[in-house]
Amino acid sequence: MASAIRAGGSVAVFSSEKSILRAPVTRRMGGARLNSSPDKFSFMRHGFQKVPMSRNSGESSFGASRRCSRLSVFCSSSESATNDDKVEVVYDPQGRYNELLSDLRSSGAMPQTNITLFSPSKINVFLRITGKRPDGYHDLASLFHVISLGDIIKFSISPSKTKDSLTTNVIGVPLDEKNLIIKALNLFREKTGSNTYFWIHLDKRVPTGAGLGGGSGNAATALWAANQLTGGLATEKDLQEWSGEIGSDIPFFFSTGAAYCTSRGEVVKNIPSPVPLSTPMVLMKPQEECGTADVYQALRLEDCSTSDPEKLLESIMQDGITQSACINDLEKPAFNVLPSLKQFKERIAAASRGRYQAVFMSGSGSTIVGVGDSQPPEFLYDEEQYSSVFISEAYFLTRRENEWYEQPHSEGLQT
Ligand SMILES: C[C@](O)(CO)[C@H](O)COP(=O)(O)OP(=O)(O)OC[C@H]1O[C@@H](n2ccc(N)nc2=O)[C@H](O)[C@@H]1O
Ligand SMILES: Nc1ncnc2c1ncn2[C@@H]1O[C@H](COP(=O)(O)OP(=O)(O)OP(=O)(O)O)[C@@H](O)[C@H]1O
Repeated sequence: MASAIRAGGSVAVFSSEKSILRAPVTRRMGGARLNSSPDKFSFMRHGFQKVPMSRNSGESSFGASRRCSRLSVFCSSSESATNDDKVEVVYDPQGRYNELLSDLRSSGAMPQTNITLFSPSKINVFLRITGKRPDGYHDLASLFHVISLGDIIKFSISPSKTKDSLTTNVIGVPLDEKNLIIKALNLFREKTGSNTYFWIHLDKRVPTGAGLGGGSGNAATALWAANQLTGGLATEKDLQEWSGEIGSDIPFFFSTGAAYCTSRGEVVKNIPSPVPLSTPMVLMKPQEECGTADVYQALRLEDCSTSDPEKLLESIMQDGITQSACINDLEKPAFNVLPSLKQFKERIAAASRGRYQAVFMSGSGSTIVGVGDSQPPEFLYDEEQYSSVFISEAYFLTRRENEWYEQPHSEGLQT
């Protein structure tokens, strides 16, 4: 059980793990005398707001908040050394600890050494491929939207001056320089001259090879974290520009959540979210993955749609998400790479007519998205062959400028 004591000009917060924080407080107080008789104390309850340090013992207002977070014990004894004597007994140690930590960080007295961030994924509401470029990449025009399915990543500053250390909860994700998180941290050091290395734990929830940009979201989150933990060496714009060097989907995550992206994906234009954020959707991904490079390689430009992407955007901004606007030019090549995916999508669309506003593949697959309902069609539960399908409900997500994406309260349902 953690507790905090404010005494002798410093604040100490203790936990079962040892003393975890000690730092000067702005107003000096006399030593606390815990052995005085109880009638010489007055007990004051306070709400979550900061408690003013009354110079006159017992004069503080009696804040009758039901959300009581701590109990202050004021020493009113004439035996006490000064009239400032005060011991603070904390009922909400974690909340109090966070409050003290935040005060110390903002005062610059204690640099931040770790950060835990939500690393979201994305869907492409439509994805038009408009040409092949001399550098081998393809030009695209796509409405990207961040969604609520995401990983959790903890970053801590490591004492090492030579390497980052990455751990994860899943098998199969590379832990070396092939991992986009390590690539992002190397890029950050190269661009800023920083020599800070990190311990990283990746709690993976977004399936890989899903067309949900899970790895790209991780890379963007790593750049954000490295910048936070090194005191803000770069601007958000810098991070966005640099990130395009290690992946086409990464710059999008520095948008505010909804963007119209062009070129190979790295030209990002923020747009207001075209649909209510609470619009439900369900993500359904068969066990088989689609390799992005393989799908692009299988693409035939002559098979692509001729719809003007700006018109698709306009239509979605006006009328919301409709089946006819959700065109993905990578569906055909993905179905060639993974023939079972075509049947999977067609069965979902047929079984749930009327339930979803639109059913489409995200990115290069293999996730099929149903927008308009958070439930998958029943056959995915009933039939043995679909027992390993990843199913998750999701919502659209945005972020405020200068803040990273926050983990939504409603967690995805996974099988
Ligand atoms: C399918 C999408 O997810 C849609 O958002 C993206 O276009 C893929 O972006 P990404 O995974 O960040 O892809 P990158 O890591 O940059 O590239 C992987 C491979 O995909 C192909 N690629 C990617 C993006 C692009 N605009 N044209 C391409 O042809 C290239 O062969 C490249 O070698
Ligand atoms: N941090 C990471 N998380 C997951 N996979 C990673 C990561 N870094 C590198 N990879 C590699 O990238 C591959 C693709 O993973 P990712 O989750 O980005 O797929 P995706 O959803 O198809 O991405 P995209 O939509 O950008 O094409 C994985 O198979 C894995 O080998």
